[in-house]
Amino acid sequence: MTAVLTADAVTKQFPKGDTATVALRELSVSIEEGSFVSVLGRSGCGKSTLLNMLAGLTSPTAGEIRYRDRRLGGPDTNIGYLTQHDTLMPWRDVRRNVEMPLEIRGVSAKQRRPVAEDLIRRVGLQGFEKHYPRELSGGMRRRASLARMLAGEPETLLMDEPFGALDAQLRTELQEELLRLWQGSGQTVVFVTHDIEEALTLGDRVVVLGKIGRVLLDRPITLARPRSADDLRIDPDFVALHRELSAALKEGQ
Ligand SMILES: Nc1ncnc2c1ncn2[C@@H]1O[C@H](COP(=O)(O)OP(=O)(O)OP(=O)(O)O)[C@@H](O)[C@H]1O
Repeated sequence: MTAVLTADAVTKQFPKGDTATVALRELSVSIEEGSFVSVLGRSGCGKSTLLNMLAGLTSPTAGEIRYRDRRLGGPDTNIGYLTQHDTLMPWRDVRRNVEMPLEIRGVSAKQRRPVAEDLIRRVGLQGFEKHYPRELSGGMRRRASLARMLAGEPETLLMDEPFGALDAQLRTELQEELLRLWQGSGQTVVFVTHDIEEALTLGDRVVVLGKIGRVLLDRPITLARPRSADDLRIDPDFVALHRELSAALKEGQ
């Protein structure tokens, strides 16, 4: 297997006055090409810090991030990042936001439109193509951001709790849609969540992080695909994995 992204003994400190907050200490993790890796951890354990570094937005204080076989020194167009913060362009409507990655690549307006419309439908925003971000709810903006990231077809997708703000029903629908889009695409996904069920429903592997990014558990998830959240809940293997992950999270407190 080829590693696409590698964090090699990365430490991240945020200096403040005479002291510094250590967000991550000597974390090593390797992401295999084409895999779907869930990163599970409680609030404040350093998940977003890790993702920011994997995206090349911030550099580690010590250690190294590698993308394929080179050191990652900054953002890379092969890596799509859905951050926790809203990064939609306020002056563009939903369709034009979603079209943006294609526009940057020089795809013609005629070719961009059907791609954007298909993705807007897949994330459940049909009818809102002409709405501006300020006219959408928080969850709708997250979905528009997701569609925009997917439009760029990056080979690697980094997602920071993309479905956290959505109601349970919509969340399940989007998880299933994301899996449909990912399966067979060859794309690599790193998906950050604090929800055990979500981590298990989506991932080929779950990496559980504890304080300052200590790896508490790194486990392959061999539950059969396609996975449906409703079916999984009563699957004994899923229930056993849920217990194992929950225990790991507790132990790491
Ligand atoms: N820019 C920053 N400046 C100072 N400290 C920071 C900064 N970003 C993160 N931290 C600190 O690093 C630690 C990890 O934060 P991070 O946002 O990575 O956690 P997280 O696991 O993503 O949390 P959540 O699930 O709540 O989003 C926290 O103690 C936080 O206060």
